[in-house]
Amino acid sequence: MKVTIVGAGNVGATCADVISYRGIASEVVLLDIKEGFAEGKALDIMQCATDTGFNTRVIGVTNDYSKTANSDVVVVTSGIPRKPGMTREELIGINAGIVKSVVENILKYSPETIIVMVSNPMDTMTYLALKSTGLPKNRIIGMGGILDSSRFRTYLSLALDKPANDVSGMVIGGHGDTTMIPLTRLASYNGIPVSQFLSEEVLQKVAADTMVGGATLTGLLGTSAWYAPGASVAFLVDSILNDQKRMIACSVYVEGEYGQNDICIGVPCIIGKNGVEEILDIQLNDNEKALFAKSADAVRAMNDALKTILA
Ligand SMILES: NC(=O)C1=CN([C@@H]2O[C@H](COP(=O)(O)OP(=O)(O)OC[C@H]3O[C@@H](n4cnc5c(N)ncnc54)[C@H](O)[C@@H]3O)[C@@H](O)[C@H]2O)C=CC1
Ligand SMILES: O=C([O-])CC(=O)C(=O)O
Repeated sequence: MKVTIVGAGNVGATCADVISYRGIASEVVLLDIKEGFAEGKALDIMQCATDTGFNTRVIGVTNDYSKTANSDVVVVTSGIPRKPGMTREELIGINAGIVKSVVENILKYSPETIIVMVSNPMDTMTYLALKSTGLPKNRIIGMGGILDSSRFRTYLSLALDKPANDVSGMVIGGHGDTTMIPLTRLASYNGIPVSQFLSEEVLQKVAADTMVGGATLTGLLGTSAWYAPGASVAFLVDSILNDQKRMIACSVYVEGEYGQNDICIGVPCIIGKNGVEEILDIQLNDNEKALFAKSADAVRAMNDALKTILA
C-alpha cells in the first residue's frame, strides 16, 4: 500500500515517521517544494528502520508528482501553520491556493486516491478540495476531530488522574478554537459517564481547554503542534488502508445529517477502505444541536470567503 504525504514539514514528516514505524504502509512518498527537504526527511526516517525494525520504504521528492503515482491515500499537509495569537482561519489566504494546486497535481497521477486533508483552515480546505476536484464525497476526509478528541481524552484523563486509554470521548463540529464541540455528556471512563467522577465546573474547564488545545500548543511552541497531529493522521490512514472501519470524527461533506447541507464539518464517521463509509447521525440534545448549528454557520461563512480568494 502506498501513501503520499504532501508537505514534509512538522506534521507531514511526523506522520511519515509514525506510518513507517507502525508498518501501516509499504511505501511512503514525501513531497515538498523546498529543494532537497523531503529527500532529507525521508532519508532520516529510513535510517530509523534498523533500530526500530520497520520495512516501509520512504522516498522524498522535490515537487515531482510522477513519483506519487498510484497512491492509495494522499495526505495534504502543505501550507503555512499559524503563529501565536493567530486563528487557523487567518491561514486561508495563502493555504487555499496551495491546496488547490496540490490536489490537482495529485489527481493527475493518482486519480483513484483517497485524500486526507490536514492543512488549515481544515474544514474549508476539505470543502475546497471536494468542490475543485469533483471527487465523490467518500474520498475526501478532513483530519481534525480525531486530534481534538485525543486532546479531549487527554484533558479528561488528567482531570480523572486515570490513563487516557480508559477514557472515551469525541469532539464534533468545526476544527476551530470556537467551533469545536467536545461532547462532555457522552464522555466515559470505561463506560461510566465521566459526570459521576467530575463536577460540571471541571467538565466545562476540560471542554474549554480542549477547544483551545491547538492555540495553547502554538503559544508554547511558537508554531502549531505536530506530534499528536502526525499520529492522528497515521491512525486515520491505518483505518483506511487496513479497512479497519474505525469510528472517527472527521470533517466530511454533509447532505442532511445534523440538519446541515453543503459544508464539510466534523461528524462521527466509519472509515474504511472506501474512505468515508458511513456518517453516524447520532442523537444530540438541544444544547448540542444549537452548538452544532452555530458551528456550521461559522464553517459556512469561511467557505463563502473562498469565493473571493479563488476568484
Ligand atoms: N488539521 C489539523 O488538525 C492540523 C492542521 N495543521 C496544519 O497543517 C499545515 C502544516 O503544518 P506544519 O507541518 O506544522 O507546517 P510546516 O511549515 O512545518 O510544513 C509545511 C510544509 O509545506 C510545504 N509546502 C508549502 N507549499 C507547498 C506546495 N505547494 N507543495 C508542497 N509542499 C509545500 C513547506 O515547504 C513546508 O515544508 C498547516 O496549515 C497547519 O495549520 C497542523 C496541525 C494539525
Ligand atoms: O492549532 C493549529 O493551528 C494546528 C491545528 O489545527 C491543531 O494542532 O489542532
